[in-house]
Amino acid sequence: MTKPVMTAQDVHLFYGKKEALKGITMAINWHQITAMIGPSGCGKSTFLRTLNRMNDLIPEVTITGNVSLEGQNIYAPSMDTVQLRKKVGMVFQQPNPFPFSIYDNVVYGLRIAGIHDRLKLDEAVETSLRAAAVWDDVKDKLDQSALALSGGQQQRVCIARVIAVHPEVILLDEPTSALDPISATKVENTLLELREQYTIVIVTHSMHQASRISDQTAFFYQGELIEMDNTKKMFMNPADQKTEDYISGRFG
Ligand SMILES: Nc1ncnc2c1ncn2[C@@H]1O[C@H](COP(=O)(O)OP(=O)(O)OP(=O)(O)O)[C@@H](O)[C@H]1O
Repeated sequence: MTKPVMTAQDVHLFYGKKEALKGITMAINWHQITAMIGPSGCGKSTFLRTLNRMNDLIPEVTITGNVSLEGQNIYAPSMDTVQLRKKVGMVFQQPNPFPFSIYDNVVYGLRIAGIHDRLKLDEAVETSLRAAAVWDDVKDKLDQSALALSGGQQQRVCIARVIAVHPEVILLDEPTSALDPISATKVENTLLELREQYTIVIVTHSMHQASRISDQTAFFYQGELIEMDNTKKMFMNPADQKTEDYISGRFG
């Protein structure tokens, strides 16, 4: 049975005077992959960032409405954003490993949380890298720089870094668009495996990717959520003409 882990209700977001999100209401289901699609500039990344308050870091942003994680309003003044971003982790378009060893990348968040026990860290490194399906690639060179890995391996190490702090939700903003097709497929396969344990939200420009890996798809257009549905249903029988035009490649 599906149940929402996160909900957004009537979320409006302004960059200065420009309204980039025009009243988004959405439920993100537990242990599903939710894909967000839509033409460039329609607000996908902006909405993704509202889910872990990354927009707070951008000056002149105003947000109204409600976003909750397991029933808790994440915009409540009492919300600790560091804790929130651990629970709702993020992976970006460009792999962004720190200029440290692979090992130190993965345990970064744990060390910040005060965990220094070598056995615990070793265990977390192996578990997280295995979950991110990159253990076999890197197990013999954990002390080497993460920057020396291929783009796809770096991206999976970044996913491992997020997993290491046990998030509930993983947000990914076009995580494969900077990768070659083989690396992209590996990352997609990793996400399919991670769905067993995590709730995943992914922004993608690839219809193929959305239809291959996601359970539900949300179509954004000009700051509005036009429709959201079971992915198979939406791709086979979209309710709105704009969705149909976009997924059939008539614009975008
Ligand atoms: N930091 C910012 N300051 C001002 N305006 C912004 C900022 N970030 C995004 N915008 C504007 O908000 C709108 C939505 O942008 P957003 O990046 O969320 O769209 P997107 O659908 O993710 O686009 P893309 O697919 O090209 O990444 C666009 O008009 C964009 O120019």
